[in-house]
Amino acid sequence: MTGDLLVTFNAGSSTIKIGLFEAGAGRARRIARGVIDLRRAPPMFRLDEVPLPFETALAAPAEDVRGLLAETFGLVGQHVDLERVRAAGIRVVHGGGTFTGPVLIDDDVVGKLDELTVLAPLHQPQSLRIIRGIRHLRPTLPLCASFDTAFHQSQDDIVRRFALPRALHDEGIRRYGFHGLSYQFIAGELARRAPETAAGKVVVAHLGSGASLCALEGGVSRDTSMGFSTLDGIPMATRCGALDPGVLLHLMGQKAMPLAAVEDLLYHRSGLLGVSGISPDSRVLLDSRDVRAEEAITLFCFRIAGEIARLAVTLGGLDGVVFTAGIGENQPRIRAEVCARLGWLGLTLDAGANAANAPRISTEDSRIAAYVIPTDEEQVIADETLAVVGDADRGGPAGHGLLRV
Ligand SMILES: Nc1ncnc2c1ncn2[C@@H]1O[C@H](COP(=O)(O)OP(=O)(O)O)[C@@H](O)[C@H]1O
Ligand SMILES: CC(=O)OP(=O)(O)O
Ligand SMILES: [Mg+2]
Repeated sequence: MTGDLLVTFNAGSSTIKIGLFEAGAGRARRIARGVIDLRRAPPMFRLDEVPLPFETALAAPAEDVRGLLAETFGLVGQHVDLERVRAAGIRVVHGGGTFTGPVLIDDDVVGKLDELTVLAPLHQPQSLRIIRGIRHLRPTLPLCASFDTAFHQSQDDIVRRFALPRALHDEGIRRYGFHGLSYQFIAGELARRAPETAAGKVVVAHLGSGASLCALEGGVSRDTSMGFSTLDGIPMATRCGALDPGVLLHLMGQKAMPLAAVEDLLYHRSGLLGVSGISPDSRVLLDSRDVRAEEAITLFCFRIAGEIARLAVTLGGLDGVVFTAGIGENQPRIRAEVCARLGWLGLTLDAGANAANAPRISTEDSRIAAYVIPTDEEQVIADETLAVVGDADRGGPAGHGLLRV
């Protein structure tokens, strides 16, 4: 290796999270945490976990990703010698049936990622803008892609199948699942913190702006709530979650709604925002006395608990539940309401531990253990980038992810 630093990019629906890591032996070690917040105007950049954390406005508008990256590189470069950066890694939400693990990005990979944009219209274009921006700013820097979908390769065919004609399944219309980098991180953390539970049947609830659940057996994905797209499963900040397809037929047929308007409705105007009519942010809703805010939160919790019960059927039992991401890590009231609905399954919450966001939030005698574990998708990206670049250095294949179409 010529440099000893790695930089990671995690493009979510409203932020670009940036990680700086030292490339140690085997595992990358985080040395800084940055976030570009695109919800603010002008976009704001914040750098934390450095000796002098700071926040500053960026001049480039949210749409100008290349400009935002150039400014951010300049700001980070004042704190860290960016000549030390050996490689970059980026989260890509959809790998389709093409990418089953991390890969080094070249023109061919960019082309294949572009083709998958139709499957993740909210996320894939932003990842591609970042990829093109980095390749423009640092043309010789090795850049790796880590996929949200890859972790779910272990699921049975029956779990991934829709009850549609076989030809559609064969052309790729099937359940993929997302948030895999987060689930991979949680599986590793749970194995360290509670190895007995981790060896058993566990449901992880990744509750952020995008939200999904994953059924793990011995740390391996068996089922998940998101399917073909990032709309499926439980309601989210602005996405609807699972919906009777007859509603779509009605909207587009009887109400003659154009496709773009339906897409905007389902991705941007539904979920917590749609039901409450107030905000997509759970903090605002939990602080509100408006009955519509309460109804949105109740529906969110009801659907999460229902999905946990469904995933317990896939697993044939349930030993543990893990809450993670913005809401899962920080919202005791939502965890309490979900767990209360699972009481009959044998989950008893420790109210004090839950209020304190403690690592274990179930009582000693609860049959099902419940945990709060902060996720770190960037750590997984950094570790995968290190592995891919290390393989390439040794003259091996640049990533092991491009297996089949
Ligand atoms: N410190 C916090 N306290 C309470 N809620 C939080 C906190 N941080 C984030 N959240 C909630 O988490 C959600 C965003 O989660 P996050 O994982 O940051 O989303 P994403 O990465 O998908 O944009 C918001 O609804 C917000 O209400
Ligand atoms: C897959 C997905 O929904 O991602 P995010 O939560 O980052 O929006
Ligand atoms: Mg996220």
